[in-house]
Amino acid sequence: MDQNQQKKAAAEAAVERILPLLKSDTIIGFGTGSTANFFIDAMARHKIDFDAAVASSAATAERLRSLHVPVLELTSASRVDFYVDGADECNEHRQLVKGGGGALTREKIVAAAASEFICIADESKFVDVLGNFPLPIEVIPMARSLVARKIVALGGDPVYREGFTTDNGNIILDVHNLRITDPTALESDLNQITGVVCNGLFARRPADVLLLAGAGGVRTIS
Ligand SMILES: O=C[C@H](O)[C@H](O)[C@H](O)COP(=O)(O)O
Repeated sequence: MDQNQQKKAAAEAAVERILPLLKSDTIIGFGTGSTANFFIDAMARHKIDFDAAVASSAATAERLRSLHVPVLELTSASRVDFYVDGADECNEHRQLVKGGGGALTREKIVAAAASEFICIADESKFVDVLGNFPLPIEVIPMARSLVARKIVALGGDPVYREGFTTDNGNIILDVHNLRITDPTALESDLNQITGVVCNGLFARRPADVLLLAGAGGVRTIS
């Protein structure tokens, strides 16, 4: 299986996992990125019936609407039963690095609201220690230099994501060369920097279930 086939297999495994649990009033949160798109397409292909979707980005909302899936604003959703999303990196503790597509803040909000967060990934995303993938940090534009200096002091190497604006109107700094030995502590430390909106570490609220697709099939880590 190549990487795309693995992403598709993980997405299909998520469909199989939630299918028996779906009710007519189920609300599903949909993530952002190529793996999440395979999940959206699989849900549409199987014509699976549920109440409504909550989207973690404008791009995902548009894809869902194009497939005639009703999309709710999170403010109008009484709850989110399942949230299914990909990751840029994951470890055996189901802690993640996310935000390669710049959607980290809304993804973290929907994940926080969800009763069950299912992460779907191909095996190239699985690491012993998080941090090979540059850690995305969403920053209020006027705080860009201030935040960059604070990150350098923490040992990171921030790179401004040229020409990119988040759905919230902010910028992204991608932080290289961080060896993340304590993801929970670093997630909190980064949140303390004035001007940081959100960072791409999902450690304080890890995924509940990781569906990891590899050559031999899909492994469930929960
Ligand atoms: O902002 C983007 C998200 O965090 C994605 O879930 C992440 O970048 C993984 O994307 P992909 O499934 O395309 O590898």
